[in-house]
This record gives sequence, structure tokens and C-alpha cells, in this order.
Amino acid sequence: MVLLLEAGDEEPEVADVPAFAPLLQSSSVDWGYQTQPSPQSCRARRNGRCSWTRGKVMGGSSALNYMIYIRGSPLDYDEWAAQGNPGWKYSDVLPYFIKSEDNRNPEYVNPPFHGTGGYQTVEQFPYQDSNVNMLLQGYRELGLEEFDLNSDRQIGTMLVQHTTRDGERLTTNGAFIRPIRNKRSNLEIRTKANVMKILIDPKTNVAYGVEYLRNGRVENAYAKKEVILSAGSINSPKLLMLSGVGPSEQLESLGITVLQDLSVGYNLQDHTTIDGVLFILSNQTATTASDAQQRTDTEFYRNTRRGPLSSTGALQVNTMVQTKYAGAIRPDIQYSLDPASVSNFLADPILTAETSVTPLAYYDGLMVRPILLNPRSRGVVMLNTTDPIFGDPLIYANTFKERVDLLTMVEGIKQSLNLLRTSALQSVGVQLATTPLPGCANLPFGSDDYWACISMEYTGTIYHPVGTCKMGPKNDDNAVVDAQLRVYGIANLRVIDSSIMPIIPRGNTNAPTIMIAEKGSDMIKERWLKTGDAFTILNQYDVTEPFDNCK
Ligand SMILES: Cc1cc2nc3c(=O)[nH]c(=O)nc-3n(C[C@H](O)[C@H](O)[C@H](O)COP(=O)(O)OP(=O)(O)OC[C@H]3O[C@@H](n4cnc5c(N)ncnc54)[C@H](O)[C@@H]3O)c2cc1C
Repeated sequence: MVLLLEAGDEEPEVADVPAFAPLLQSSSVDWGYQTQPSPQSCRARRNGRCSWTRGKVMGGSSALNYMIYIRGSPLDYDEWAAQGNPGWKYSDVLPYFIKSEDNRNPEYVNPPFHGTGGYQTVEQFPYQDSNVNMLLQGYRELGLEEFDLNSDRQIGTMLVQHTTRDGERLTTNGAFIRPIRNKRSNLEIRTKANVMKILIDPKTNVAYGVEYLRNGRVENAYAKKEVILSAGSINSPKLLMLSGVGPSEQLESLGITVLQDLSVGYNLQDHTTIDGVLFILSNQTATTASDAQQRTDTEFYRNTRRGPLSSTGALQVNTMVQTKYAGAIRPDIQYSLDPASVSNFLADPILTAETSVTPLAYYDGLMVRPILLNPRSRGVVMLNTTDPIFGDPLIYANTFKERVDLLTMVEGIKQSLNLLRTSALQSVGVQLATTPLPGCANLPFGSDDYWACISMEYTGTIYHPVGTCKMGPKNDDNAVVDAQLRVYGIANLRVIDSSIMPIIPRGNTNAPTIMIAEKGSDMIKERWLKTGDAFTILNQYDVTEPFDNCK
């Protein structure tokens, strides 16, 4: 029997519409986390903090993400294995990428790297506006070939595939849970169930259940076999620490009994970007539309799942390049160009970033996002000191702590400007916005110092935190789980989510997380089905009588 506990609610319908992707940020389905202030990043943001959106809903962050399906470089996974994680090299994980995949554009992708018939549909959007072709042509002029970035080569450009099905977002909930929900008698799902700690026997260090808050009451669920922690890269370390598994100094300072001293929360990595390089589109390619047109598009989408709302505008072109800091045959910068409103952004870049309510289909500017694929800086997630259980964890992202990260970002910004010289962009009048942003107006626009300032003031993220429950060999001081995803020193407890990634892949993190989940579920099955004890899989948990004397 499997009990799935989710702190959030069911998926809202609005999440289905690709062009509405940014609308759910800062809503009730976002945990609403923010980074701690830092001298090197997010300096112009409100209170010096960057928002780190995380999905609090069935499907987790896959219900709020931008749906991009890019897996990273094969060498990324070879590196995971080389760090002492047997079973995780590219040739080991590729079958798990393929297993979940139902690729609906086999003609566009490189066949041996893809699968059909899996639960997770992957496809290109059915709609492309004229900026999409403009960008693809511009990149081609710069010598970047268009091909499948999920194959054995990564430096190039692509009309990206997405985790959508027939014009609608397909979250991991929609792909993997919905088809079996209410059909399998051995699966029970409880939403709005906020897990507060994992129950671990202090004498034996065996995990035997969880304590969770639901409808104002604290309840326990007991596992006869295993507890699987999949709360994501911020909340999985939080829950381990609340349960006595984590850095002893921190736990002791909060009065938490230490059951296992591990570097939980450390090794935090993310893909940093910026909001500060804006391309202004002319009337020839701007897609801004009247209210009446937007209503017509909405009606059309409702009836057909087609049209401008079935895509994310220019964001569906992604490109991977190398800067002089790349040092290997892998890319170190990814470019996305986000739809933007020029007047809103120039009037108030901070407020605009906080209140993105315009569907991605309608825009007159492109926010150029160089994304740092191979960050050297490492951060840490710690428990909230005043309210460890219900307070937001403290996220010290340490973005740009390593200077090479800042240098790479500046290089990535400068390389992105080459697009402006292509005939594809020049022929339709695309221009760089040259109004200096307030936080950097004291520096000459376009100088290296200006771009470095933009990076540190207007820092952004593409919301890919990973690594805080690092997978590694026993002799790795930062390792939290072994290559079977079992927490060191605690029996019957696995972590299966993005937090186990030892190094962030040079791509997007949703597909790798799904791969980890596929592989992790095989590990669980291998352990328990081997016993031949199929009956004990049923009735694996019991729920105690709820009691209500807790806050
Ligand atoms: C705005 C945004 C855009 C992104 N864009 C992309 C993209 O285009 N492509 C891409 O590949 N990746 C993207 N990502 C990243 C990708 O979605 C994540 O890497 C992936 O979803 C991580 O999966 P996870 O299972 O580790 O965590 P999550 O998906 O965050 O899932 C964790 C789940 O655990 C639940 N939970 C947490 N704490 C508790 C608790 N105490 N009790 C009960 N339940 C709890 C949460 O509510 C959530 O449902 C984006 C993410 C965001 C937020």
C-alpha cells in the first residue's frame, strides 16, 4: 500500500494553459520562498531577496514550470557516476529518460535518445509566432546548428519540446498519478497534508512513518516498509533536519536531537539568470494584442487547444553555447528569451518581475536570459531559527560567490548581443534597450562593469535548485544519500527528488528529476518484490486516531 501525502491542493485548471505559465507564481500554489540577502546577488530586489518559486500543489513545481524538456549533457551523468555513484552514468540513466517518455515529434528528434508510449508526453508546442522563426534563423546565422539538444550533442539551438499533451501542460501529476488515481486499490492520496517530520526510532535509527498536519490536526502515518521523501530541494532537507538528520551544530542550536550528523542542506546549486538585457521588438514582430483579440484567442484555445495561448511565445527557442570559461566540450550558457513588456520593464524592472500577469503570448520585448549552466558557487538551506517547522527555510543561495560565475555571466550577456547583428533580427528592426537600469546607472552602459552590476543587482533564477541531499559515496563529506538513494545511517528512508543531484545538469531539471523518480521506483520494487512478500505491500501503513492538541 502506498500513501502519498501532498501539502498543496489539486492542480488548478489555469495551470493547463502554456501561455499562463508565470501566472501562478506568488499564488496559493507557490510556497513563496525567498533567498537571504547577499552582497553579490539580488541586490536591487525588494529587501535584497530573490523569489524562489516552488510548487505547493499536486505535481509540485511541474505545475508551475515553463515545461521545457531539456535533459542536460551525457557527460553530466558520467560525472555523477565518476564521483562514486555506481549506476548513474549516462548509459545507465538514458533508459530511464526513455522509459517515461511519450515523444510526439519523432521526426524532429534523434531516435535512439527517445521513447514513445511512456506516461510523460513530450512535444513541441502547436503554435509558433514569427519571433520563433526569427530567433532560429538568427542563431543559424551565428553558426549554431538546429538539432535535438537531448541527443549526444548540446551546443546548438532548438525548437524545444515541452511536457505538454496536445496543447495543454502535462504535469507529473497529470502524467503519472491521474491515470491510476482511484483505480489502484493500493494507492491512497491525501492533499493538504503538510508533513512536519519523519518518524525515526532513536534507538535503532529506523524510519517508521511521518507526522503531518491536516485540517488543523496532527496525524501519524506508519510505514511497514519505507518512507520516501520527495519534497523537493528546499523542503526535503528541511524535513530531514526537523527529523534529526542534518548538521549537528545547527540541529543542536535549535534543540533538535541529532540522530544522524550529515551535511543536509549543503551543496545547493541553481541555474542563475538575470533581468537586464532587453531586446525591443518593432511592430513587425511584436505580438501585443487588443483585449478583443485576447478574448478571441482565449475562446479559440478553449475550443481547440491551439493558437497563441498554446505556447510560451519566443521562450520555446532555447540555445546552448560555450564561453571562454567553459573548459570542456559541454555548454556553460543556455539562452532563453522571455516575452516581456518593454514599457512595464523600463518603468519598474523590480515590480515587473514580481507581477508577471500577462500571458506569454503577448509581448513587445524579449528579456534575454543567459543562464549559468555550470555554477561553481554552492549555497545552503537551513532551518528557520524562529519557527523551524512552519517558518520558511533560510536559503543562502551564494549566487556569484565564486567570481568565475560572474565572469561567465558577463561573457554570456556579451555573446547574446551578437544576435542583434544578424540579418534575421536587423531585417525586422529588433533593437537593444539602452536605457541604463537604475541600480547601475552610474556605470557606462554596455561596459563589462555595467553587465556585472546588472547581474548582481537584477539577479534572477530559472528555479532549478538541486543538490541539498547530495548523492555520494560514504567517504564524501557532503553525501546525504547513497547511490540507492538511501539516507546514510537511517534505515528505510530514501530521498527521491531533485535534491539528490550531486552536480546540477547543464540543462533543465524537470526531466532529470523524472528520470531519478523512474530509477528510484525501480530500486524500491527491486528491494521489496525480491522478498516475494506481495501481501505485505498491501496495508503498508495505518493512520492513528488524529489528536488535536498541537498547533
Ligand atoms: C517557475 C518554475 C519554472 C521552471 N521551469 C522549468 C522548465 O521549464 N523546465 C524544467 O525542466 N524545469 C523547470 N523548473 C524546475 C522543475 O520544475 C523542478 O526541477 C522539478 O519540478 C523538481 O521536482 P521535485 O520533485 O524535486 O520538487 P517539486 O516539484 O517542487 O515537488 C515537491 C513536492 O513536495 C511537496 N511538499 C513539500 N514539502 C512538503 C511537506 N512538508 N509535506 C507534504 N508535501 C510537501 C510540494 O508541495 C511539492 O508538491 C521550473 C521550476 C519553477 C518553480
